[in-house]
Amino acid sequence: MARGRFISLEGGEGVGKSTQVAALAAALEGRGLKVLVSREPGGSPGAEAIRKLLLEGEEGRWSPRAEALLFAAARADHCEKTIQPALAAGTWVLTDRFLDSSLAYQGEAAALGIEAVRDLHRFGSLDFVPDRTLVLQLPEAEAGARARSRDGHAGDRIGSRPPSYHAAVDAGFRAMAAKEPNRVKLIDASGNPATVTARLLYALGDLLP
Ligand SMILES: Nc1ncnc2c1ncn2[C@@H]1O[C@H](COP(=O)(O)OP(=O)(O)OP(=O)(O)O)[C@@H](O)[C@H]1O
Ligand SMILES: Cc1cn([C@H]2C[C@H](O)[C@@H](COP(=O)(O)O)O2)c(=O)[nH]c1=O
Repeated sequence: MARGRFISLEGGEGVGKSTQVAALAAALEGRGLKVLVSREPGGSPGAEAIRKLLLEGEEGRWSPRAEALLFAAARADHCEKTIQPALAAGTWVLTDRFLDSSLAYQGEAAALGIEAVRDLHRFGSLDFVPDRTLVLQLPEAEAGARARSRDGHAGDRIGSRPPSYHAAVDAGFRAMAAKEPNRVKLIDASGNPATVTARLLYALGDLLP
């Protein structure tokens, strides 16, 4: 049996990742593939427990280093318990966020450094990376309007950080795409959902059976 493919969707707050993970899963299933949808932080019982620790409570609840370690611990559990068994069974795994979120949010925006965060990933998850990472890109004003239409003004502990933090996150994602152009593709997330899904499928063209 052929191993499944591992695809991550990434991007800033409200760009449409959750919407597109669901749409892409439906499109891939329509092509006869078995697909598992997951998310980070989360995706396994242990990692979902860590998600609550990370996203709830006061902004100063965790230092930047403690926060990066918690994301890395959640990811290690997600990889071992959920992603790797599914891939081995021939299932494609689509995850709403993965390593590149830590590189952009903790490595770049929280200034811990890309290499420090990558070191945590080497230790926690043996440097396991997606076959393809699709980064949804949308002007900040449009993404903010989409997020507000969904949440009002109630963002989570990290989503509520200032615009300068989220601008640095965006720069971090762009840096990842420049550094690893075969794995990380920037995708225009403007337009209606079906148009965006078509762009994602195009960017997966070489991986599809
Ligand atoms: N292409 C689109 N055009 C217009 N609205 C959209 C589009 N895609 C998603 N939305 C809407 O924008 C809002 C945010 O979308 P979604 O939850 O998928 O984003 P997200 O990137 O997963 O957000 P977050 O990172 O904050 O969890 C939702 O209300 C969704 O219905
Ligand atoms: C995986 C991951 C996530 N984050 C941040 C990004 C968001 O603000 C939240 C997750 O919320 P979502 O609505 O599920 O997108 O967590 C992060 O800072 N670092 C990470 O590695």
